[in-house]
Amino acid sequence: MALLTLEHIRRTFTADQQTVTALKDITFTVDPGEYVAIMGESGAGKTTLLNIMATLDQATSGKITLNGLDLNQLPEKDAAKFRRAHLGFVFQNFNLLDTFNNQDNIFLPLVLAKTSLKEMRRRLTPLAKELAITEILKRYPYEISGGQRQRVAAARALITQPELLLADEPTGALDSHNAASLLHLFDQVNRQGQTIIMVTHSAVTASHAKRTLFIKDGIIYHELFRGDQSQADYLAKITDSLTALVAQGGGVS
Ligand SMILES: Nc1ncnc2c1ncn2[C@@H]1O[C@H](COP(=O)(O)OP(=O)(O)OP(=O)(O)O)[C@@H](O)[C@H]1O
Repeated sequence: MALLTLEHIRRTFTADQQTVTALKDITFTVDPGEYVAIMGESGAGKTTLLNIMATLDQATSGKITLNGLDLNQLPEKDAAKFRRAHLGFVFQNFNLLDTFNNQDNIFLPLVLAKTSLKEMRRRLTPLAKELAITEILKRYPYEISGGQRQRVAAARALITQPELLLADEPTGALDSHNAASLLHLFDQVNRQGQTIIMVTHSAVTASHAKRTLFIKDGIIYHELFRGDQSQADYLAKITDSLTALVAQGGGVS
């Protein structure tokens, strides 16, 4: 069974007495263990789509389910608990709290879920080792580098063992070395079965995923599968698709 299904998702916004169609008609499914990148020009609706998948926003119409649960029917009061239980998030700007040390930032979603300290420590030890952050756990987010902050943010997202990891420009604020190490981590957790969906402007970042969806005019305009291709060949295909996407212009109507 698919982990995530989106059927005819539409999202409109009304601002200044004008209606903007951010998403016109989006349909796709994601199976457990998939690694999907979402690309598209600025304003194509990527963040809107991610917010709907993250239960931070609701579609105007259409149906979205995670493990069979209808997310559009999820009452607002249950959404935060649902997110903590099922989803992990990695954002471009890390979203770490400077008033907590790194370890407490990582523990936060588990504290909210009332997990025991023993269990939290049991999960953190191997994760911190894998992410090379063991030495900086007692420091504060403002005392570490951008790459380290992103790894702490990734630990916070992964410690809940989410059914779905959602990432918004996860490498956007990182230099190439730190971006490569974050992508290496994503590759690794995906190999272990973690389902990942990430929005990115970077073709290199997208080339790590197994499948890339291109959004344009509020629909899925094009889709690429990596299959058996090398990462370099796949990257070349993604770049070609992006060039074609931009060349054909157009806008949401
Ligand atoms: N809250 C809102 N109110 C009105 N319009 C909105 C709102 N959120 C998004 N939009 C509009 O919906 C469209 C899609 O926006 P969205 O942020 O999803 O695009 P994006 O692909 O993520 O862009 P970028 O790559 O620049 O972040 C844009 O035209 C945007 O102006």
